[in-house]
Amino acid sequence: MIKARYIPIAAAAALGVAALLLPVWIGWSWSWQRTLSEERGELNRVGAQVAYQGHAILRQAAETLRYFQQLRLPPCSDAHIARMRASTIGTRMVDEIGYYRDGRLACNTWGRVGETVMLEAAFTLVEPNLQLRAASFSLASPAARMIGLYSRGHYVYIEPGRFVDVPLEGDVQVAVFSVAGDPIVGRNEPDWAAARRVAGGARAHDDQRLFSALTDRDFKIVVSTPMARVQARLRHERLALLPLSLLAWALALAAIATWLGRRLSQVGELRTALVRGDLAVHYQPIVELHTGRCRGAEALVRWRHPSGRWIAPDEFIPLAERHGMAGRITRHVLRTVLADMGAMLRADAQLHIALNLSPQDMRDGVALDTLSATLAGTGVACRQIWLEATERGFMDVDAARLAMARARQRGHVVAIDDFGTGYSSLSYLQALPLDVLKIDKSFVDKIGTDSASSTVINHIIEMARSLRLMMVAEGIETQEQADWLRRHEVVLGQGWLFARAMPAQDFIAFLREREYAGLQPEAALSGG
Ligand SMILES: Nc1nc2c(ncn2[C@@H]2O[C@@H]3COP(=O)(O)O[C@H]4[C@@H](O)[C@H](n5cnc6c(=O)[nH]c(N)nc65)O[C@@H]4COP(=O)(O)O[C@H]3[C@H]2O)c(=O)[nH]1
Repeated sequence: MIKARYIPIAAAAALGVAALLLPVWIGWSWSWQRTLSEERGELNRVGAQVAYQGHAILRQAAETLRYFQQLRLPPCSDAHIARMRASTIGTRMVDEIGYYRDGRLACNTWGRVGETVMLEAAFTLVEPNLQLRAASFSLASPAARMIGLYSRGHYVYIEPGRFVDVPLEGDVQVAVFSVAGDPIVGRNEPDWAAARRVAGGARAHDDQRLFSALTDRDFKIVVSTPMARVQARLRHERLALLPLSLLAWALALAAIATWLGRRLSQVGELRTALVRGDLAVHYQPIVELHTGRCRGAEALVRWRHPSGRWIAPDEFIPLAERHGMAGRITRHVLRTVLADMGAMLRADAQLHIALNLSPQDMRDGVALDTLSATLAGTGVACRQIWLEATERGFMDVDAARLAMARARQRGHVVAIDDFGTGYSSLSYLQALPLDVLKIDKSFVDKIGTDSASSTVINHIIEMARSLRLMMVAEGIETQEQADWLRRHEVVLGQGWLFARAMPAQDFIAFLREREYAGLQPEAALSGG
C-alpha cells in the first residue's frame, strides 16, 4: 500500500505529467482544426469564384439567346449569320453561336454547315424566364468539345475552361456539376467519383485530399487540395506554436511546484506545530435546554499558524488524517484537556468534556489506551470524558464497534457526531454500542423553515428515542430552534445562541459565572 505521505507526491507527479501533456494535446488538436479550417476557407473561396464565373457565363449566354429569339431574320440567311458572328465577337464569354434545324447544325458563327453534331449529354440549367438546356458537343475533333446552351433553335457554345478560369494553386482540383449531379467541367483532372461523393454530402477529407463542396441554384462545385499540402501547413503551424507550448509547460510546472511546495511545507509545519504545542484547544459549552445550565463542553482543536493566522480544524484535520498524524493530534488534545480542565472536572463530577476521535483512532484503538493511561490517577472519571466519532469513523464497522464497546466498558460516554449527513440508518445505529446521538447543524438549520428536509429532524429524534439515545443538538443559532428542540424533548444543545468555542480560561470563567444562575441564551461571546 502507498504510504499517505507519498500520495501528494504521486498526485503531483500525475498532475505534472498531465500538465505537460495537456498543452501538447490541446495545441496539437487546436492546430489541426485551425489548419483544416484555414485550408477549407481557401477552398471555399475558390468554389465561390468558380460559381461567380459560372453565373456570369450563364447570364451572358441567356442574354445572347434571348436576343436571337427576338430577332426576326430568316434562319441561316446572310444577315442572320452576320449577327451571329458579330455577337460572338462582341460577347466575351460566348465562343460560338449555332442554329439547329431537324437535329442538325444548319449554320453557325462561321457560315452554313449542315452537319450532325454529337450530343454527349444534356441537362437543364435554370435561368429566370428562359429554360436553358446545356449539352456537351463534340465538333470535328474531341479537343473541340464545347458546352452548349440551347433555347428554341439556337445554341451558344462556351469553351469549358471558361467555367473554371479562376486563379488556382497548381495542385488544387475543381469539379463542376449541375445541381442534378451531371459533370460539366473540371480543372486539374479531378477525381470525379470522389468529388461526386463529396457533392452528395460525404466526408470532406480522406487520406489523399481535403475537399470543400458548394451548392447553389445552378451548380455543385467541389474543390480539393492534396492532404500533403495540409500536412505541410500543419507542420508550419505547429512549429510556430512551439514557443507558446513551452511557455504553457513552464507555467504549469511552476504552478505544480508551488502547490507541491506549499502542500509539503504545510504538512511539515503541522508536524512542527505538534512538537511545539502550537495546537490549542477551545471549548464550546453544551447546555441543558430545559434549565439553561452548562453541563459540559466540546473540545475543539485550533492551529495557531506561525503566520499568526488561526487555522480551523476542517482545514488541517483531513491533512493530518492523510499523513497519519490524526492519532497524535487526539493524544495532544487529550493531554491538553486534562491539563486545562482536570481541576474543574474533579470539582464537578456532573461536568463532561467531549472529544472528537478521528477515523484512525477508531481503527487502531491507540487513543483509547492513551486516554486510559492519561486518566489513570487523575481523579477524573471516565464517564466525564465523552468520545465523539463521526460517521466516517464507522467505515470499518467491526473495528468501530469493538472500539466503542471497549470505551463504554471503561465507562466513557460514546456519541455519534454529524449524524444523518452520511449513510447511517436505523439498523446501522442499532448495531452500534452508543449512548448519545448528536443532531447535525444542517438539520437544526431547517427548523421553522418550509423546506422538504425540515421534517427529517423529526425522524432522527424518533429514531434516537426508540434506541434510548440521549440527544445533543449542534449549531443552535436562534431562540426559535432552541424552543423547538426543547418541546421535542432534546435534552442538550450547543451553538452560537449560547456561546462560541472559547479558550480554557474563558470557559472556566463562563462556567463559574453561570454555575448557580443557570445559563440564559445570549449573543455569542468571544472565540469561534
Ligand atoms: N455556524 C455555526 N457553527 C457552529 C455553531 N456551533 C458550533 N459550531 C461549529 O461546529 C463545529 C462542531 O464541531 P464538530 O461537528 O464536531 O466538527 C468538528 C470536528 O469534526 C473537527 N474537529 C474539531 N476538533 C477536532 C479534534 O480535536 N479532533 C478531530 N479528529 N476532529 C476535530 O472539526 C470540525 C469543525 O470544528 P470547528 O471548526 O471547531 O467547528 C465546530 C463549531 O465551532 C453554530 O451555532 N453555528
